Amino acid sequence: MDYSNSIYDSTGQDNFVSIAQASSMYSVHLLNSFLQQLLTTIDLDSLCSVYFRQLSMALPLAKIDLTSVQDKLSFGKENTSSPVIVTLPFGTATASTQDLFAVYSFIEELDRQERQTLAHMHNIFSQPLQHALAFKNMKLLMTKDALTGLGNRAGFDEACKRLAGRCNRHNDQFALLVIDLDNFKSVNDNFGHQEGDRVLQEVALHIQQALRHSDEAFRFGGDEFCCLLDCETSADLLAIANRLHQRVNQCDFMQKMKISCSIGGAIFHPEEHPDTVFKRADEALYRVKLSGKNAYLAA
Ligand SMILES: Nc1nc2c(ncn2[C@@H]2O[C@H](COP(=O)(O)OP(=O)(O)OP(=O)(O)O)[C@@H](O)[C@H]2O)c(=O)[nH]1
Repeated sequence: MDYSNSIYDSTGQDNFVSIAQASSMYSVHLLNSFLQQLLTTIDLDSLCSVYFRQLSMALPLAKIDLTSVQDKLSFGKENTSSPVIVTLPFGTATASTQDLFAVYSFIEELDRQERQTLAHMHNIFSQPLQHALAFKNMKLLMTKDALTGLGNRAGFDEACKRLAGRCNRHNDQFALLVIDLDNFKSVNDNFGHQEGDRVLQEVALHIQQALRHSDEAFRFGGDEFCCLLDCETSADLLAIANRLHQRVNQCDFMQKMKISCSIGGAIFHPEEHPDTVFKRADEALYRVKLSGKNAYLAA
């Protein structure tokens, strides 16, 4: 059976067609190589969504005998006239893959052979998909700060590059704040390293809570944090910086430990290199430190 005829491209995107072609080869080995190639060229997030979209488009590929597989499948009828949506657990039933589903839409029931075909397709797809997920998790760990759960320096670099690219394409702007605790060393010295860690975690939490959903916070290392903000004017940036400054400084633990924070900010200039906008914000922070700490300055 040539599955490439059964799968069609509803998105009009080339990668969708490629997967359809790969699945038509119907070989684990080929699909694996295909996925490896895919991993090096596209973002993993879009890989998963391509998968789901592609599988959900596999309408004529197989149908399911809903009554006989009801125990294993979760499905729901939106209404009698619309297709039945079936979700099939993907991969082996390990904790990490339990919540993975391929989604199919069917109007009629499947016969036995068609069900087998569908199960077979799942076997083919499950292993590469698990590899892709393992890779995705690993990538996530590499960009996450273990102490605070915020993105780390690598995560920041990646996000900043992505944002700069998007802003250049759409002629938009974004802003960046670099936040550094003042005299943090004294916390470690006076209260111990563990308490120092707790302060960093609390500060991360307060920064995150002070930001909007579209903004992102990172821990750069040590007692330095950084925020990528959806913000275009220096007046808005000043307002956000003041809000953050107040929020962090007014925490009980900050007052108890007699520490504060300094903030430097910069607005991204179109066509500017992502490293340069960070450098400008960091220089502004440096000027705050030189002029007595505990304040905000823009580049
Ligand atoms: N508890 C804890 N301390 C850390 C961690 N990473 C770095 N530090 C400490 O953070 C301190 C940073 O010191 P400095 O860069 O001099 O910062 P500071 O004391 O805030 O000085 P100013 O920035 O000039 O006000 C050092 O004592 C580091 O040992 C961490 O993960 N946990």
